[in-house]
Formats: sequence, C-alpha cells, structure tokens
Amino acid sequence: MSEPLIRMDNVSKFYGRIQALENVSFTVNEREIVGLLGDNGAGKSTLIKVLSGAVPLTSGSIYVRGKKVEMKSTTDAIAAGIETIYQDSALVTQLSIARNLFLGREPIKGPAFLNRMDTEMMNQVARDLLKQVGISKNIPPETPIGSLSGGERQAVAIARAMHFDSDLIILDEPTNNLGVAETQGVLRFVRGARDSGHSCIFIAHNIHHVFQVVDRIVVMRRGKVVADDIDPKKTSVEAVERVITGMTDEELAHALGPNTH
Ligand SMILES: Nc1ncnc2c1ncn2[C@@H]1O[C@H](COP(=O)(O)OP(=O)(O)OP(=O)(O)O)[C@@H](O)[C@H]1O
Repeated sequence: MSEPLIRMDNVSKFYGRIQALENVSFTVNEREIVGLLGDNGAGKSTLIKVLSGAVPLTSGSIYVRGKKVEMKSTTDAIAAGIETIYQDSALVTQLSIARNLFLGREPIKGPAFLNRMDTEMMNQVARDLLKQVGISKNIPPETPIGSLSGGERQAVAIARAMHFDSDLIILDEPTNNLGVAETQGVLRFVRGARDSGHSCIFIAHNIHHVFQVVDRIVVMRRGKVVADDIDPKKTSVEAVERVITGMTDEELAHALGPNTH
C-alpha cells in the first residue's frame, strides 16, 4: 500500500506533568477528509498543534508521504504542505480579501528593491479563487474581510490554503457560530477542497456536521485514539457519541464491530 499523506507514529505530548497525548498514531490519506472527534480535553487541539508545528511533541515521529519531518515551527509545517485554519481564520479584518489571500506571501511587481505589491495580480487570483470555492455572490476582491460573513471568511481561508496548494488543510471548528446556510457553505467548500486533490482534518463539536462531510472518523479520549476507522456511512451518530463519551473496549467493539471494516 502507498504511504499515507500524513503519518503520526506513537506521538506523546506532555505539558509539564500533564500528558495531553499518549502514544497517538494517526494517519491521513491523500484526498481524504478525516473527522477528529472527542470530548473537551480529549487532546484534539494538541494533536493539531503538534502537527502544525505550534507546539513541539515530547516523543514520537511525524512522516509526510513517508519522509520523516521535524515540525519545529508553523513555518516547517507550511513548508511540508500543512495549512491550519483556526476558528477565527487568522484573517486581518481591515485588509481586503485579496490581501488576506496573500498575507505574508505577497507577489512583488517590478524591481525587487522597490518592494511594490502586485495588487492587480492579487485581485485577479482572488476573483478566480472566490469563484472556485463557490462564493456565489459577486464580491469584489477589494472588499475588506470585516464586511464578510463568518462562512465567507472561512471560505477565504480555505481558498488561501488551496491556492498555495497545501496538501493538508486542518480546519479547527470551522462551523462554530455559523448559521445553517453558512454551515452548508463551509461543508461544501471542504468537499470542494477534497475534489481538487487536497486532504483535510475536520474538527467540530457538532457531530452532525462531521457526518455530512468526512470520509473517516477518528475518536480521541483522554489523550488516546480509541477508534480510528469509523465509516460515517455505516455507523450511527449515536454509536459514535457513545465512543466519544466512553465505553469499555468490549462495549466499543460491540458498538462498532458490525458497522466498521
Ligand atoms: N498549554 C497547556 N498547558 C497545560 N495543559 C494543557 C495545555 N493545553 C492543553 N492542556 C491539557 O491537555 C489536555 C488536552 O487538551 P486539548 O486542548 O488538546 O483537548 P481538546 O480535545 O482540543 O479539547 P477542546 O475540545 O475542549 O478544545 C487537557 O487535559 C488540557 O487541559
């Protein structure tokens, strides 16, 4: 079998004496959307932070397409093709959509020493990307992010990850505080990201949102992965809820046994 896009092998993380991750093994395949579920404090954010270079792991290894990588900073993660979109989307509300898309990676026009941003090029790319992620209204790329809805902001963040061709897009609670229509929009963008060849890790407390969009569900509890191959098409929301809230190994096997492969 070919190497997965991402493989975390036996990863542990201590914050001082608190163990947030215990021998976690976790994979994401090419063109796969993985839902990461778990109760408060289960270790989801820590896993994502380790993978995106925001915090160092204590032990274990991370491989990207079979090659071992050191995630010492978020720059290392971005260089490895991993882009994380946090709840607040890390967008600058006063700046335009186009500027936000290129934040920190602005194209330069003319001689480098003049350091003049290529606004025209940024606007053109922004226009194409907005169309691609399916923002239906005709929003000009000069529009400040501050005047967009929560769902549209998420779409801009996803568009940015797609444009810079991140192999893995990590979405941490992207549907939080969004209305019904906006949530559907974000779920559509996520599917679009997969269709154009990207993989995603999708974290959401709303299990129904996860069910609508992911290919596979991984559940964490108290720093450990307790189930890593749940097929949302073959498993009920209730069964997954039981896994999240905790059952004995026997109960777990019984709940998931006939439904998973
Ligand atoms: N910076 C930190 N310092 C000390 N302990 C931490 C730190 N960050 C997280 N923890 C602890 O690590 C464990 C895992 O937390 P984490 O935030 O990864 O869980 P989570 O699954 O993302 O929870 P939530 O859904 O509430 O965000 C918890 O016991 C938490 O208290």
